[in-house]
Amino acid sequence: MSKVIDGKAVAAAVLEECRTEVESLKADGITPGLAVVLVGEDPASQVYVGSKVRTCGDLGIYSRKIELPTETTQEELLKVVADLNADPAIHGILVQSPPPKHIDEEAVVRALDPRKDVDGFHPENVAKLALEDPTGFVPCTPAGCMRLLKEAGVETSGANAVVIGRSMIVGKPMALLLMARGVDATVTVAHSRSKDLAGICREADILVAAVGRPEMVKADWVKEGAVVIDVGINRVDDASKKRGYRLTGDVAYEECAEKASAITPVPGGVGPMTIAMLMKNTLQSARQLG
Ligand SMILES: NC(=O)C1=CN([C@@H]2O[C@H](COP(=O)(O)OP(=O)(O)OC[C@H]3O[C@@H](n4cnc5c(N)ncnc54)[C@H](OP(=O)(O)O)[C@@H]3O)[C@@H](O)[C@H]2O)C=CC1
Ligand SMILES: Nc1nc(=O)c2c([nH]1)NC[C@@H]1CN(c3ccc(C(=O)N[C@@H](CCC(=O)O)C(=O)O)cc3)C=[N+]21
Repeated sequence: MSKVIDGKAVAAAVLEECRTEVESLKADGITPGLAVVLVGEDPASQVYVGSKVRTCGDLGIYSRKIELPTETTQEELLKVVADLNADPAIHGILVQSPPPKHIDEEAVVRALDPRKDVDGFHPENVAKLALEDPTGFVPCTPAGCMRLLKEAGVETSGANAVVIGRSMIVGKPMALLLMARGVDATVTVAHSRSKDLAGICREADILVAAVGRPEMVKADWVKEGAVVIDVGINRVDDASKKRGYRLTGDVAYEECAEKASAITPVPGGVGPMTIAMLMKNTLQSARQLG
């Protein structure tokens, strides 16, 4: 029997911590500010950007939504970033991923002031994560996964952790966080070239799926009593739904829940944590920049 790890509830608790910190910053004369830049019209991105801006409003964080047309040039986008870098009202800058194909995302990330890079994607923050330097920003999704493990009381020290996926946004930083001193898991990172993925996963005490393939992880990949964190957010066609699709994770939830000791649902698992950790990072930036 497994315990559902309620990401919505943990995210709400993180947001309450944020509310207190916003008040404390304001008492010190600092109003934290987040800029969210969206290039193009990807409908999923519009949903996420909307909920980030809404959450800022709820907490009293100043937010600026910058929506740019698909045909925006690299040069124009870099100018927007440079202006935000120089703007003292803005402590955090997020450029929603993925941008249109003609944009060089890596160049845009490098153009961010690393002190305002609340996604934690700039090379300076990647290095700080590897160095375990707490002045850097930890990418929001893996930071949210770590918080979920903590709240669920999961023992990480000496645990076998398997991360499926090696992206710079989720898989790789997740692996670094799990192997960090004080967390002390033994980490295996699997990806599309891994042999015997099912066998690798069966060794996991903690299994993190960040792939982007609906319900890829099956019950017979999960060790009895393992903790399963499902990062995947996949839209699958579903004519019975008003929107015409439903959200599903990378894990076949029902069957895996039978074997896991704890598991995150989709929606309501890692997704809400990503937004909550973004707020936390924005407040960290406001505190550091003053
Ligand atoms: N909940 C949240 O807040 C967030 C959710 N997501 C979701 O998480 C998922 C992963 O996102 P992201 O990391 O950005 O995705 P990427 O596409 O950047 O990375 C996917 C990773 O999965 C690996 N992979 C692909 N197919 C297989 C396979 N058949 N077997 C094993 N590994 C495979 C890839 O391997 P290789 O490197 O070899 O190509 C790659 O490392 C998506 O569903 C995304 O929507 C993402 C960000 C935030
Ligand atoms: N620069 C950048 N930073 C990001 O952090 C970033 C990004 N680009 N690009 C896309 C991914 C994805 N992502 C999610 C955020 C919230 C939910 C979320 O709130 N999900 C809800 C459901 C939302 C819905 O109904 O669609 C849930 O899982 O319960 C999901 C996914 C952030 N990302």
